[in-house]
Amino acid sequence: MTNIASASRPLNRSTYFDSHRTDASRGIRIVHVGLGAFSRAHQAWYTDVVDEAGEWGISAFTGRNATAADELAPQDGLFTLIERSAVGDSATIVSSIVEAVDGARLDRFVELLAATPTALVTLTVTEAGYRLTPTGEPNRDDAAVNRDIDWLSSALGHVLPDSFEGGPVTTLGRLVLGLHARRLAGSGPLAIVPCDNMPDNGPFVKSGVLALARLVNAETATWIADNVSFVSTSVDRITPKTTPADRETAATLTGFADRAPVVTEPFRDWVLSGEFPAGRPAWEKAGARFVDEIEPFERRKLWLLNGAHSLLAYAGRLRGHETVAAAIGDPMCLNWVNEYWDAACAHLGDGLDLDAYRAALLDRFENARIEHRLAQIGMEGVTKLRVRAAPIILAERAAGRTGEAPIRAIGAWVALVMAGADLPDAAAEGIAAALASAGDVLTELVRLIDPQLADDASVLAGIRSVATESLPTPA
Ligand SMILES: NC(=O)c1ccc[n+]([C@@H]2O[C@H](COP(=O)([O-])OP(=O)(O)OC[C@H]3O[C@@H](n4cnc5c(N)ncnc54)[C@H](O)[C@@H]3O)[C@@H](O)[C@H]2O)c1
Ligand SMILES: O=P(O)(O)OC[C@@H](O)[C@@H](O)[C@H](O)[C@H](O)CO
Repeated sequence: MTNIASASRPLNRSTYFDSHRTDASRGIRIVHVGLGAFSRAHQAWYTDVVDEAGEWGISAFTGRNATAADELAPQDGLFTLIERSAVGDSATIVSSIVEAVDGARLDRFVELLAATPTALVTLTVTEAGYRLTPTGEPNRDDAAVNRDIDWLSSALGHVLPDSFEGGPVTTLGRLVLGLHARRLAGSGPLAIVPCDNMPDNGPFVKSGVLALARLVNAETATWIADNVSFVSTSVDRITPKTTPADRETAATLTGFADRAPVVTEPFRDWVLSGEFPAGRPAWEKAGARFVDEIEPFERRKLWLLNGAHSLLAYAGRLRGHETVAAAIGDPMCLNWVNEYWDAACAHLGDGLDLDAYRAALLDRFENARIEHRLAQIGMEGVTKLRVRAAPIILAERAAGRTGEAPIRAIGAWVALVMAGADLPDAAAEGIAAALASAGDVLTELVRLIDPQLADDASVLAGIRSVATESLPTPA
């Protein structure tokens, strides 16, 4: 294997474009927040493929810390995308990100949101990163949300503040600040495009942004309601966390030393619904679909792919597995996944080609060359199970059935939580309070996911039976 330090050239615009093609020097028209692996394998790739005229450069901001910007800035935003199929790897260098910026750089963020050419803000900050309640309100139990509300309430006026010192740290707080600046600059409408795995993500984020804006500046809230389009999306491309070995693979495939390559599967899908008042790249040329009614696609993906992922993340982990491919290779887990899919499919409606979708999903899960770790998928269980498992259980109960298959996912999560497994979660305080409850701990844990489930004695009995019969593995 190539040693990247000694045998590869540095990766940046001058080394890459000298040897490959002319740099289109794209102007920035897209601001992205949440510079993680997925956004690079998905939105950055789609934009790169279709932007032949070099009109749609991306300024990508990190979400929580500067690491991704520190890695990508010396590479001028370039990175290697390794497509990993069951039989081999291929690599492309993606150049649509023209600057990678620390999310704390509010000056740059505000400047770009206020700039007329900026037409889109795309987001991949994780489901929990929106810091919203299940009904789409800013979570006032979250200290960072309250801090941002205080700062924005005092800072947003008829002119922009002189300094952003102590300014917002949350994604929606930063967005409201940027949109306020855009209103003051008179730069016109734009679209916000959340690309996280949440149902109805456009209206959900709209509700959170508007609620936050109303708390801090009524005129900006009205301007947002009139000028900002919130697009709903269903996004799909399995993209695990990058490993040190992936850097070696990138160097071997391209000859460039890339500090931050991304590995992804060949499959990709993007369904979008909503208006783009300031234009957009022709993503459909790379296969994106623009639809009027997104819900069926969204639910199919969230319930079948993400639901099965969460089931494997907890029940598979209890069986001692570490990756999706290992878990789906276990006949017991495979059977649980099929039962889960049967339950979900009963509520997904017609015309979605569910048999073919399930077969393709199995192939994707079985791709053992994609090392998708169950520990990564298992993070943020409260928010994820709320949208991936709870709706199927409720639909099954309404149809007069027990909901045993999706109940298994929550039961396995409860077993792991009660065994003290390492499961990072933004709801950690709520989980700790539930574990310390003088009442029934299991009921309180389930209540965090969905109060309706905690009020159903049959569901609780099902979850209890899974949780107590499971043999928790060590954390
Ligand atoms: N990885 C995938 O296969 C995949 C596929 C489809 C959709 N997604 C969506 O993309 C999201 C990100 O996935 P990823 O693989 O890029 O993860 P990642 O860990 O590589 O990146 C996550 C990004 O979100 C930011 N972030 C995390 N928590 C945050 C918070 N509380 N506030 C603000 N920013 C925060 C991080 O700083 C980082 O920029 C997922 O949560 C999911 O909703 C991922
Ligand atoms: O990315 P998360 O953390 O929301 O969920 C983990 C996986 O289920 C998810 O990343 C899938 O791999 C992805 O949604 C496939 O498109």
